[in-house]
Amino acid sequence: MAMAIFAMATPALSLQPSLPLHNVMLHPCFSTPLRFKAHSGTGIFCVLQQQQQRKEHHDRKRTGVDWGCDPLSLENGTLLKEWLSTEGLAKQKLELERVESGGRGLVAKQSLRQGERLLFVPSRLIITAQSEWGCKEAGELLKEAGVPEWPMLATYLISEASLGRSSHWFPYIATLPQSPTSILQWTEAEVGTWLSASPVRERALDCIRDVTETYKDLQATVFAKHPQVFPAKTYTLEAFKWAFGILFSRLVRMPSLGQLALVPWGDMLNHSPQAAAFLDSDQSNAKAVVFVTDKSYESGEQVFISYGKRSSGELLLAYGFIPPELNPHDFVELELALNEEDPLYDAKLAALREQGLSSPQRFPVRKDGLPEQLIAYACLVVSPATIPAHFSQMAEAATQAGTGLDIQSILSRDDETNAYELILAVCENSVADYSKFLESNEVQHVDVNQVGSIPRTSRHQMLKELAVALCQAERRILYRLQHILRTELRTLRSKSTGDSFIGTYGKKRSNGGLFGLFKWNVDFLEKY
Ligand SMILES: C[S@@+](CC[C@H](N)C(=O)[O-])C[C@H]1O[C@@H](n2cnc3c(N)ncnc32)[C@H](O)[C@@H]1O
Repeated sequence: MAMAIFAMATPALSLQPSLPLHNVMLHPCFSTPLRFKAHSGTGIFCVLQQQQQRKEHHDRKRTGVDWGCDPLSLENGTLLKEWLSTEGLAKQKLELERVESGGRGLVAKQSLRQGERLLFVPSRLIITAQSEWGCKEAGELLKEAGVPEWPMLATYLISEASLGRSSHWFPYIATLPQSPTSILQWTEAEVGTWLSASPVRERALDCIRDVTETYKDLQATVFAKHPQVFPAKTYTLEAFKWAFGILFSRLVRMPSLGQLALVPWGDMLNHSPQAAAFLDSDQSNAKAVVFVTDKSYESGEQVFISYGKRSSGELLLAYGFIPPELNPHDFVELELALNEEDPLYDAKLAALREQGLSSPQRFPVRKDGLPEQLIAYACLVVSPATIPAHFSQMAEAATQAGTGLDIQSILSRDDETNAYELILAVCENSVADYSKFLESNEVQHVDVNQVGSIPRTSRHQMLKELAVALCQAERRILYRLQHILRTELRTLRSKSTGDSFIGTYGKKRSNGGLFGLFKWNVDFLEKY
């Protein structure tokens, strides 16, 4: 689903870190920019199909898109399975049911052992950017325009959905939610209000704007030029957001094919942060999509896969939910910046830029420690060094782990202390922002225990629950970090010799320096 599933199939959307950080496992989001410049093309019409489509949709709801179903509908799922069976889907050991987490999900019809291969959705029943278009002219125009994979697939979905029953994919499209959950369901104002304390806010706004801009580009360069093929009433921004919402929450990149795909039936599997199973093309046969159970299941239990090692923020953006249980893949971004009053500001900024970094710069932090890169960046910020080569070394260490930089040979213990204090101050400010939000009247009594359930009492309530669950998850990491930093600072200060930079240059310190610090076992902090 944007399943990360499948590399589980690698999920399609994620918070893109601005840096390649070794200890943060992130997945490619839009690996190619969403916006693109298309070339003009010629038009052939699909008039008959459009007339039929207009007739079929005439009586449908006029708000939102005309296709898809209620997110809890099981009837369409049953029809989908019947259709897939007639098209060659093997007998299933899984059944579509209403489930507590995720609305609908696949449940074991019998006990399943660990290591069992399931699904076997024939490859010809999956949708990829190479799939045949019901309206061939539309496909040709997009290919001619050089439209990238994501907007190509989004347009494909709209095109097929708008054909109604005459589309080959009708039974599948009928099972897709009419309002797919993802950040695209939120308005920019809602993001601004509810995610104000979290760095995810910027990602969310970027994501909404990217999709909107992509639509505008496509509209100007292709749709508007061929209105008979892409009728304005059908190819609306709303339809485009629906299609992107479907892609965000269901598209998977299958590791062995390296291909993005929608997998009917397979995309009814929900995510668990504890799961390690993922969709992939059958290696032995390569003609079906399968997954291998990573644990045994009793009959009647919901079967989960993993959409990837995704943080709560990433899950919220792509899939529109946050798991209620502790998510081992959570991280939060901390932002550091050079001090503009620093007389060495220009030299430090130049060193950062040489490494493709900037000021400010964000770094993801997980519950088990600080990335070396963040520490190196903090060292650069506080460094009084006068040797420009040291700036370059620190900036390089801020881009990647394991550069072998001996910070202790560059910074005194006092500078090291300053670097910790800087990180602690940033961390404390961030915690204060989260706490202010979480203690505000609007959300202080929100109960997030039901955050994974569908449907919710109201949309307003849903946004509040998601925002609270996200902020709690992110603040939890910062609490740990504060604890670690305060403890270490106490140790550093108690040992402080007041050594000057010159006095300590080149000496090794007994505590192993900054890079040794975060190898601690921090499980005792689980109480947070
Ligand atoms: C690939 S679909 C899975 C099938 C989906 N439940 C359905 O009924 O169509 C992904 C969507 O399922 C929901 N989902 C998946 N895992 C979930 C979970 N653990 N908790 C809550 N919702 C989940 C989210 O709405 C997500 O966008």
